[in-house]
Order: sequence, then structure tokens, then C-alpha cells
Amino acid sequence: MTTVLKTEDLRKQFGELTAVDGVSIEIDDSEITSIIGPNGAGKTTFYNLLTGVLQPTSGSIWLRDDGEGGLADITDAEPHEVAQAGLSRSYQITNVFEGLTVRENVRVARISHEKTRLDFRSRASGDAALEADIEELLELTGLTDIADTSCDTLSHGEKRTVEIALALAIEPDVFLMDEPTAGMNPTEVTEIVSLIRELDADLDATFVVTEHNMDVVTDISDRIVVLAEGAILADGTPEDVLNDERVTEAYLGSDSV
Ligand SMILES: Nc1ncnc2c1ncn2[C@@H]1O[C@H](COP(=O)(O)OP(=O)(O)OP(=O)(O)O)[C@@H](O)[C@H]1O
Repeated sequence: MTTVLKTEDLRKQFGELTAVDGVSIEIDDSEITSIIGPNGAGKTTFYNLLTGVLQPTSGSIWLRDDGEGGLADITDAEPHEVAQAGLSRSYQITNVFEGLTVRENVRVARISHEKTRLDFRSRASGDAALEADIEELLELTGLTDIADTSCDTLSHGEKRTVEIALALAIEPDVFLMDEPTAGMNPTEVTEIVSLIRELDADLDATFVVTEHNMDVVTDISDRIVVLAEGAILADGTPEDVLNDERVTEAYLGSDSV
């Protein structure tokens, strides 16, 4: 068990409002962790702090540092620096290039990653290695059969899967999935859940998921962290957390269960 991501007393104020209120958490590489909470609990703000989209008011963020074997302080890093450091994110909204095919989208993401990496082996290995990497990503995410399809003709579920492939193109240590099943029909939900499980088994990346669909959360999580009013309300196994009365109370009156 190794800590791959850690926050210490992380806080974000928007004027008088404390959206993230002193969150200290250690994410372990052996678990799929879900971060849940009612609407307005601070999940998106927390993700935005982790990925450098927002700067914290106070506190710190640490990510596994492969070179040093410890944790690197990424508190002040810009989003592209956070991605380079190994923290990748798929967004709630689709962000694929609609006019390109699935393979072209993956190629763009992969090339931009290669360009930003100081990895001589990768640069020196040339086009054949790049193409092999692209095919592997397509295979991993089950997109091979639609690799030559233009993204503007894909279903919502397929586009979300392309997003996952794009996020994986940077070879993340930690993959933050922002509502992976949002807007999906039940069949697509089942497919994406199996994909997340397969990726978790096949890759070294550690998955952290925010999700409103509680069936999905229960299904995929080894650990659930509940945020309420910006602070950690509960943290434990799905069984413990979902039987915690304080969690039920936090959701009462909310339509986001
Ligand atoms: N840029 C901002 N400026 C001011 N207040 C903000 C801003 N972003 C978020 N907030 C507030 O911070 C609190 C937490 O919002 P956040 O979006 O992080 O919650 P959430 O748990 O992701 O909610 P949801 O599940 O509805 O997406 C809310 O009260 C929200 O209104």
C-alpha cells in the first residue's frame, strides 16, 4: 500500500463561503476511492484544487513522485504541470474533438503528452512505438472497433469512453473520474463500470471517482469518502459508510442520492 495522492488541511474560500473546509486525505494505490456528497458538498471544487484549476486558500497537495519515490508538492502547480506530474482527469462534459476520429483524438492526446515529457526513450523510439501505444490505448478502452469513426457520430457513452482513453494517454499515476456515468443509459452504465474495473486491474493507475449514482459507487469502490459542507463527514468501506446515519442525514432533503 502506497500513498499516491495526499492533501493536508486543504481549504478553499469563495468570499464568505468555505467550499472546501480543511480536507486531509491520503489516497492509497491499492484501492478505488469514491468521493461522494450531496449537491454543493464541495466535490467539484476539491477536484479543481487537485488539478490546479483553482488555487487553494490554504493547505497543500502532494502527488507520488516517481523519480524520488516520495511525494512531490503540487499545491501551486498549473493544470498542465499537474497532468505532467501524473494526475489525469476526465470531465463531466465531453471534451473530445468532434471532427476527428476516435484514433485521431487518441493520437493528438498521446503526441501532446510525448512532447511535454522529457522521456528520451519515448522520443527516440519514433512513430512505430507511438502507433503501438495508440492501438494499445484503443484496445484497453474497447474502442478498437470504432477507431476510425468520427467522434461527432458517437453515442454519449462512446464519447465518454473516448474521454477516458484521452485521460489515459498521459499515463497517469492517479486518474480522477468526474461522474463517469453522468447522462448515460443503464446499458452504458453497466459497460462503463466493467471498463473501470478492467482498467483498474490492468493498469498501474489509481482511480478516484466522484459519482452521484450510488449503485455504481457501491459497486466499484473499495473506499468511500463523504464530503458534506466542504469537510470529510465519513471515510471507510462502502458498507460502513452507507450504513452511517450521519451520511443518510447529510443526504436528506437532497435530490442527489
Ligand atoms: N467559483 C465559485 N464561486 C463561488 N462559489 C462557488 C464557486 N464554485 C463553487 N461554489 C460554491 O461552493 C460550494 C461547493 O460547490 P461544488 O460545485 O464544489 O459542489 P459539488 O459537491 O461538486 O456539487 P454538485 O454535486 O452539485 O456538482 C457550493 O456552495 C457552490 O455554490
